[in-house]
Amino acid sequence: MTERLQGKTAAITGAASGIGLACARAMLTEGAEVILIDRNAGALAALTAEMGPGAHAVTLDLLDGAAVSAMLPRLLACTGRLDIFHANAGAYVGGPVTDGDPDQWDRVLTLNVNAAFRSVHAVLPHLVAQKSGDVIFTSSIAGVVPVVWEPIYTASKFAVQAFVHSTRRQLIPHNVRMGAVLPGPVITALLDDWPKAKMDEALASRSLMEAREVADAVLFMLTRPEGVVIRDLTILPHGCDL
Ligand SMILES: NC(=O)c1ccc[n+]([C@@H]2O[C@H](COP(=O)([O-])OP(=O)(O)OC[C@H]3O[C@@H](n4cnc5c(N)ncnc54)[C@H](O)[C@@H]3O)[C@@H](O)[C@H]2O)c1
Ligand SMILES: OC[C@@H](O)[C@@H](O)[C@@H](O)CO
Repeated sequence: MTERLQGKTAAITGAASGIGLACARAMLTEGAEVILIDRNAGALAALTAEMGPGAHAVTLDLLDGAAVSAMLPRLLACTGRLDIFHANAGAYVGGPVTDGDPDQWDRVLTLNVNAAFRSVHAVLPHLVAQKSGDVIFTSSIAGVVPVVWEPIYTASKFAVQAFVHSTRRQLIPHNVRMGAVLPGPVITALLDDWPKAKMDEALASRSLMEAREVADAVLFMLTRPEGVVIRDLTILPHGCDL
């Protein structure tokens, strides 16, 4: 075991499934203590029991703005420190705008954009005060390519990219790094919301990848020398034609 994150504590939102869970496992393997944040209390309890004493659960609904704004003491209560914050949780909506449900759009936009920004706002005072830390966003290839079959999801991830590029620069004097990982399609529960025809096409063209590949990319970002930041890391299945 290389344990490149030994001594650090990482908190990850949406960590009970998919990319967040793969990142939690990867960071734990690298020696970090990991705080899994999710609204799925049952999954968190089972996962932290399986993962051992280095894994901590914080049950939180990211759509509850007051709870997100008040979460920093809950995170610090786990290990007494916070070095890495990964704003990962997100949801998906696709399809023609003409057929869309604006109430569903609101839920996706609120989680992918407002809640992600609020969660970072909640932890930044700690990272700024200690003059070190890493903030990672799980963005998407849809954050840099306007994907025709998912305008609302694309808009949410373009907003994430705008936030990362601008806030990263504000954080330079505070020695806090910020970057985004931008995956193409990953086999997770999120793709349950894809139409069957799209999934069949993706399987046929081998344009799907595993969450552990994204976790490897995130580890690469977190283990760069102190003077280097990976602002954007796009990772695609080789067959992905985007
Ligand atoms: N799967 C993909 O193809 C793909 C590709 C690029 C980017 N992403 C991004 O990766 C991130 C993670 O997605 P995933 O594919 O792992 O999805 P997932 O559905 O497997 O996991 C999402 C997790 O977020 C949690 N969650 C959802 N709403 C929540 C809330 N209100 N409060 C707390 N927790 C909540 C869920 O319980 C779940 O554990 C998202 O930001 C998504 O946009 C996914
Ligand atoms: O559909 C292309 C991407 O948007 C996708 O890989 C992912 O971000 C969620 O579907």
